[in-house]
Amino acid sequence: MKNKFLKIVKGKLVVSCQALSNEPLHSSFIMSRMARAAKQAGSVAIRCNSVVDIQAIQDETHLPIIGLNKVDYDDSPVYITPTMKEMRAVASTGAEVVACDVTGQVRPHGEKLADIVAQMRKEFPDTLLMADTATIENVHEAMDLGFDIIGTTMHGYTPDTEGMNIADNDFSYLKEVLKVADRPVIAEGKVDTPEKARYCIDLGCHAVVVGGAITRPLEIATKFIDAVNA
Ligand SMILES: CC(=O)N[C@H](C=O)[C@@H](O)[C@H](O)[C@H](O)COP(=O)(O)O
Repeated sequence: MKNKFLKIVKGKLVVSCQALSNEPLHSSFIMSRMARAAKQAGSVAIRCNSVVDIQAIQDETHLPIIGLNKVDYDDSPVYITPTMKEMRAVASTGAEVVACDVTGQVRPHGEKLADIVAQMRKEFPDTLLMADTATIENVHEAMDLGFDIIGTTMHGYTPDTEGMNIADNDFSYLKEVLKVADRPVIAEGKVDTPEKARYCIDLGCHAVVVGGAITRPLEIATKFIDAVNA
């Protein structure tokens, strides 16, 4: 079966529905309801974390999935689908896309990204791979490794990029990514208004992912509280 994900999401918004164990909404049931709301609003795909959440969201929405599995290891700062074990688990759900960290940082047990990509191509030839990158160097590495989709997910979340925001200087970083990338770019990370989401598409992104601004009520409420209390 041909993977139609890229066709379905072209020019569209993808809602990320994620809540880790330390977040108030941590629950596959709640994430599936978040995804139901996103679908009702018109989201054409869902990005989500962990096998159980993916399965709950697939059952609820039947939408295409960008799946990932966040796991912390002692010997590496990489946590988004860091090893072959998590890659395989996510792909086994039937998620159309598997996303993983491509930030040039050392992976758990010294696993090599090139080996992981090669193994994934062998075991799951129809599954698309999305690179969660932080820098232009990472974008080049992702392309060299043959990733299908470039995401800006980790920009602002690595030691090199700490404090940076995709919207800085009229989205200058995203514009640079679009200039160097020879394959679909998905804008993701701190896209927190409808206007910014639209702008990402206007700049030429294949799609845009919005998470916290839609699905993390603690984050949303804190912004209101801070504004009122200021
Ligand atoms: C850095 C990291 O771990 N990002 C994660 C990646 O899946 C999620 O926690 C984010 O919510 C997602 O990228 C969407 O971004 P935002 O919630 O800012 O719209």
